[in-house]
Amino acid sequence: MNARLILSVVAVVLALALPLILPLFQVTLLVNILIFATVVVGLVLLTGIVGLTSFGQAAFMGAGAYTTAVLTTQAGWSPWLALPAGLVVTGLIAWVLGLLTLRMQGHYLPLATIAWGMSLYYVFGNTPALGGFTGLTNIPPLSVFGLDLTSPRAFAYLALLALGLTGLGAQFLLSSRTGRAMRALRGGPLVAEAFGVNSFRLRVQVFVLAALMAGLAGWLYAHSQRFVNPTPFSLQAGIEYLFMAVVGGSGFVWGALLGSGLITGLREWLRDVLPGLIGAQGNFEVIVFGVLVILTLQFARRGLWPLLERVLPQAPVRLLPERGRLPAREKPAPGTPLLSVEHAVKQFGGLRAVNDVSFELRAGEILGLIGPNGAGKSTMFNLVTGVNPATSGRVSFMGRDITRLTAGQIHRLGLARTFQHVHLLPELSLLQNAMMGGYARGRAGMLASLLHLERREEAALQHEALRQLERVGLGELAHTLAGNLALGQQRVLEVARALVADPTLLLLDEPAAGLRYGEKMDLADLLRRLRAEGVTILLVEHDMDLVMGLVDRLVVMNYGEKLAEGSPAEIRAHPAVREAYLGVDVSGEEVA
Ligand SMILES: Nc1ncnc2c1ncn2[C@@H]1O[C@H](COP(=O)(O)OP(=O)(O)OP(=O)(O)O)[C@@H](O)[C@H]1O
Repeated sequence: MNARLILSVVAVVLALALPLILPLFQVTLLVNILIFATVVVGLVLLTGIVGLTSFGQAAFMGAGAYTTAVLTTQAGWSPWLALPAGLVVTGLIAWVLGLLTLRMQGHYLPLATIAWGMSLYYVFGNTPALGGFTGLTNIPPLSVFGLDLTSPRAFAYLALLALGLTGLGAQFLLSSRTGRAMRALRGGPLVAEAFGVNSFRLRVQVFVLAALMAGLAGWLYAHSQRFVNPTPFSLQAGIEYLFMAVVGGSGFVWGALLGSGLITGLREWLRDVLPGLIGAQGNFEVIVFGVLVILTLQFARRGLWPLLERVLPQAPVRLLPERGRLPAREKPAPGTPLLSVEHAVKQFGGLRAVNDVSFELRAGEILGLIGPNGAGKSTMFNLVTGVNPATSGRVSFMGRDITRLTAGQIHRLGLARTFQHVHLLPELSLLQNAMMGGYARGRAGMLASLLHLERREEAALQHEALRQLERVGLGELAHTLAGNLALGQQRVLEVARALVADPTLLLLDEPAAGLRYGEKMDLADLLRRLRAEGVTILLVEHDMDLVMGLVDRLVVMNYGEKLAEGSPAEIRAHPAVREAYLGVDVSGEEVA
């Protein structure tokens, strides 16, 4: 048994003992902490992991609470039947709101969550059937095997179970293929989609999941209080849940419990002491919360849980036993035409960034796409990878027209890429980063991940990622955090991540940018080795040192047009190319 596991067992035993040993008043507080933490676990997934800030989680909690309140008091339903009904209602509201708002970027989405958070609050308060602002009373207690959970001590066990299952499910999810995709979404959809993730669908799924967790908390809240009114589901409550997430550590599942415990406990204590200190009645605790959040953001930006993690023993890293490999792609024979660009044009307003460019790439070769700054290389890269579709012309891959396909669809056909500006998940290990590359080779969805039923596939992904890390020379560092790597190694890690996708074609976007001479030479060696192993590579590069000694053929672009095409020797001798490089001889010497 490792120390972390022992500690977890001790924590669980302590949690189970607390409802019995604490005074009754504190048990009631504990129940609230557990219920609020269940809402915050959803916020951790939504805001901390995926990066979607929501002020509206309290409103979803209200949807769950009011559904059970209405069904149990007015329709005579059993609370246990009202729970799935409440989850369906909450899930449907979230799904519709998600479809309407989750395409928004930047600050528009948080604004939208404020808008519907307020709307739902007023729906609760202004609907006579929901009791208006007075609310609904006489909600029946929950009963288990004929035993009424009227005492907070008994209820605490149910709240513990709900939070335990929610937290465990969230942890399982985060250690899965879907969880890695969620983390990749944080920086925007570019990386996730490049590896085949449908980013909008995943955002909607996480949004609904977080709402369901709030709906479950609402059901518990309604039956613990035995009455509901709109106040606990207001925008202010939604903001307090965000405070809890931020203070506890919005990127950490158990930070939800820490944040909920601190804010809820502090609120009770401050409500007792502040009026006495200040000599007046009022919600002074909210001012203290504001200061607390500002201090947290200033001194512990990732919240308090990571500070705790530093002193806690870490779980040992262990690989799952491999029970079968991921399906592999059949590769075309060397020399087969793989990628063909025909008369591609990309127009940005009045500017033709790519103007009637055609070239072909065959299996087994390294083709370099070079050109001075602003020549249109990145734009061409985006046309091929589906990030930006061509205005006219045609791009085909393995005989299929991919001109109008999305980045994810093109990736699934066998094209994997790296990024000009490294896009890794620094807080994850090299192994987990590399596993992201295999997203499209897996199938397990969100439900299987929540229930931990995808371990066989996860094991296959782990071992494939390890093989690719070893292939590029990073095997020894597999369990190091990616954020600790030097830039050269980070670029190599991106190559490994792309290789985990088992690509037919590897596209590298300026892989030598920012590297030292030695790192560039190592990278060139690696790419030569990969070519010898049959990997086809399209290299968009600026750096002549790297390109000339490495590629089989070159396409040179200038001002959006194709200037020349040929072997490195032919390109070196090409007068127009020499001129385009502004007096710098492409052999590396200064032109007299
Ligand atoms: N989204 C865009 N909107 C408008 N103009 C753009 C856009 N993207 C690129 N351009 C313009 O298209 C031209 C080609 O740019 P591109 O980034 O493709 O060149 P590049 O060869 O990759 O240059 P570099 O080596 O500096 O990255 C430039 O003039 C650039 O300003």
